[in-house]
Amino acid sequence: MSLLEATAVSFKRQQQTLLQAVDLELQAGELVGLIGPNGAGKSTLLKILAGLQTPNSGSVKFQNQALTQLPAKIRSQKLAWLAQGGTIHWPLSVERLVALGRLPHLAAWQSISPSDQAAIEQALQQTGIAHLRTRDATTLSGGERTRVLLARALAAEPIVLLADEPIAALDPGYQLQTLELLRAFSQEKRACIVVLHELSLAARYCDRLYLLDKGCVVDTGSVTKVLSIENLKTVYHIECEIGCNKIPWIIPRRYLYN
Ligand SMILES: Nc1ncnc2c1ncn2[C@@H]1O[C@H](COP(=O)(O)OP(=O)(O)OP(=O)(O)O)[C@@H](O)[C@H]1O
Repeated sequence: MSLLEATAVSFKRQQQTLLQAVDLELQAGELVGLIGPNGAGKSTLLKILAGLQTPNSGSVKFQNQALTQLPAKIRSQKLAWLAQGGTIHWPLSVERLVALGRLPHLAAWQSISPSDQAAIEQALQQTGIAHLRTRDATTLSGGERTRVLLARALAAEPIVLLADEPIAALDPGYQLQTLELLRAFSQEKRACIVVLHELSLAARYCDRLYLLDKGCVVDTGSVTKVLSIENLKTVYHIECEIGCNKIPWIIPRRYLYN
């Protein structure tokens, strides 16, 4: 079942074309990776898919319904967006911050129900931050903050998770744990699009990839198709070694413009 579908999405800002005729589809049960060099347009695309920015042309549909037709409350129940390098401005406890993920499900002044509390607790446990629940969220380390913000997104129990570089600030252990978590999330009726720069991990965890460069999808399909030596040379200007020893690996050997 198609959960999210972008068709011919283009986006301009101050005469600069940031996205050009992007087509993307996300099926239920998929963990799809969005990769590409800095400035390719990945975050811009994710915000458009989340309904936070409106494309100049093209359309985005969630479960076959135009995203623009979906009431904001329903949209925020169904789609969770995890910002790149998210910041925390308010001195809330970690638990209260994660609880904000339930807001789309609550009516005005409605307090948290046992099922809301269960979702919050599950998110705290899944992301390994339960021990931080009473901490002031503004005092967290970069990696802890990342996991707290992921927990807030998961607490919303969305159908689609749009995660922008969720492992960039994490140590190798939490990188694996987080990608396992995203894979477990992307089962049955749910799905996730994840922006990654860690190509070996993208190859290992993603079902399919979209490779974006200069606002265009330059390749899409299986990880072995997209993560080719030629593609990596063209978009990242690197010479790579690619292999697989039970798990796939990609070693960037040389930056070709030096
Ligand atoms: N508010 C803005 N005003 C002007 N230009 C912007 C704005 N937001 C993004 N851009 C530009 O749009 C292009 C795409 O940005 P975007 O953040 O989508 O890239 P990205 O692929 O996510 O990059 P990265 O891997 O570095 O996070 C970049 O050239 C960026 O400088």
